Amino acid sequence: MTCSVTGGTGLPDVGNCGQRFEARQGMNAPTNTSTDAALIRRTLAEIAPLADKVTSYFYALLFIGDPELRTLFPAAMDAQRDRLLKALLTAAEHLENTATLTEYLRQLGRGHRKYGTRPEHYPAVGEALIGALVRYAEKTWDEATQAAWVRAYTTMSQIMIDAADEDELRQPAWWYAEVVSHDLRTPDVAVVTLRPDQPYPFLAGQYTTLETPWWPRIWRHYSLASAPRSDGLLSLHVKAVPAGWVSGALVHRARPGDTLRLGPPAGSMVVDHTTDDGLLCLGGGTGIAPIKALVEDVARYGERRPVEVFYGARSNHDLYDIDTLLRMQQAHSWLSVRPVVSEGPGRLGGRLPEAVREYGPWTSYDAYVSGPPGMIRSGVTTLRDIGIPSDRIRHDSVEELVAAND
Ligand SMILES: NC(=O)C1=CN([C@@H]2O[C@H](COP(=O)(O)OP(=O)(O)OC[C@H]3O[C@@H](n4cnc5c(N)ncnc54)[C@H](O)[C@@H]3O)[C@@H](O)[C@H]2O)C=CC1
Repeated sequence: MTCSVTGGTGLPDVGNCGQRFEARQGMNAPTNTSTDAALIRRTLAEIAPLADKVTSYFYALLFIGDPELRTLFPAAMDAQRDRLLKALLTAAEHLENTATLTEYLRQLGRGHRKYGTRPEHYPAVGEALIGALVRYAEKTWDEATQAAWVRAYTTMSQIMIDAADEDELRQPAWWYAEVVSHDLRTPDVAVVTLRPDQPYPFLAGQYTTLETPWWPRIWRHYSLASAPRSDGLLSLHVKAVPAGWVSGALVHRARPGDTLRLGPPAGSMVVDHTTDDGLLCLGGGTGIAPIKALVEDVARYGERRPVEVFYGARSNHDLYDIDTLLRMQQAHSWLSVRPVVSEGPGRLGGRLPEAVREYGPWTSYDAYVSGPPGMIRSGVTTLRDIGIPSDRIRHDSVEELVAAND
């Protein structure tokens, strides 16, 4: 397939390919999802080795096509510039997994409200997406492939638009939150307590998205470190990582009185209160934050389910929240807390997942894993190995964590 090329920019004008996106078009067009999915996978396979080029070209098309959209993105795009395209490609890859895809897109749509995304922006994104694919999937691109992508994008964007519309009736696009306390626990870990300007509805174990005044439009994920509290305060555990703009500012610059912005809560690492199975929790480093929230949640429900927490850190010194957890253990007979230190002497040595193997059996437990991406990956592998089925292992998306890790 050939597309006309606009004179000035040298970029293909996908509008002349006969496929312009209208926000609400195409929903009722006849589709064959598995044929579309096969065509889409073929495109993805072709562009995979060219990801960087596709990304740069996609954003060039987007911002040239609609310069107003540039203001919705951070001034410096390096850190997160490929997140939008990546999310769209991930979604397209899972076209056949309807329930998971719909939930993913609904969350994406809700989450985009805080960026100021409006329904009329979606066609421009769709055109840039197709424009980038036309150029870099040239070997496999044909009319059927283009029609499949247009159908997929139209359906996906409509799910996002509908979810954002529904969310608008329920809650604000963002919350302002004032820093009310800032407690530096180690030279690079701070516990930050926030007071949102309106009630912030979330479940223990979920995370928030946060923007600081120092890095406008750069949003990062942080797990909430407590179950919902009667005074409405929220707390976060933040580790300043090397070259981490947002985490560095939160640990070294934020002070009581500063105002941050929060996006809506998200994440499915929450307690299933319909069972009384035990909880096996692995929290590595600041990954202990949501685990603490889960323990508080179980305590609040007055349940007597066994909760076994393995709290991993590099050294004893890095176990910055161990006192809180040991106090909780003293207060609750159903709770057991085991610190695992990977460097130097500790009660349990080695890496977190291996330490869990020494105990058990865990086959009747639901598992919760939170921490660095490498720990989550090896934790999930170990837990499956020792007989916990995948659908009973909960953790946040490793891709999101990798993207958020600064
Ligand atoms: N919901 C979540 O999953 C949350 C994740 N985090 C993430 O947790 C991380 C915390 O970082 P740090 O405190 O520097 O952790 P860290 O690097 O000090 O590691 C903490 C623990 O994880 C273990 N570990 C690290 N890499 C491992 C691997 N590849 N395999 C097995 N075990 C491994 C260590 O042995 C240690 O016990 C950050 O990446 C942050 O984004 C933080 C809060 C919530």
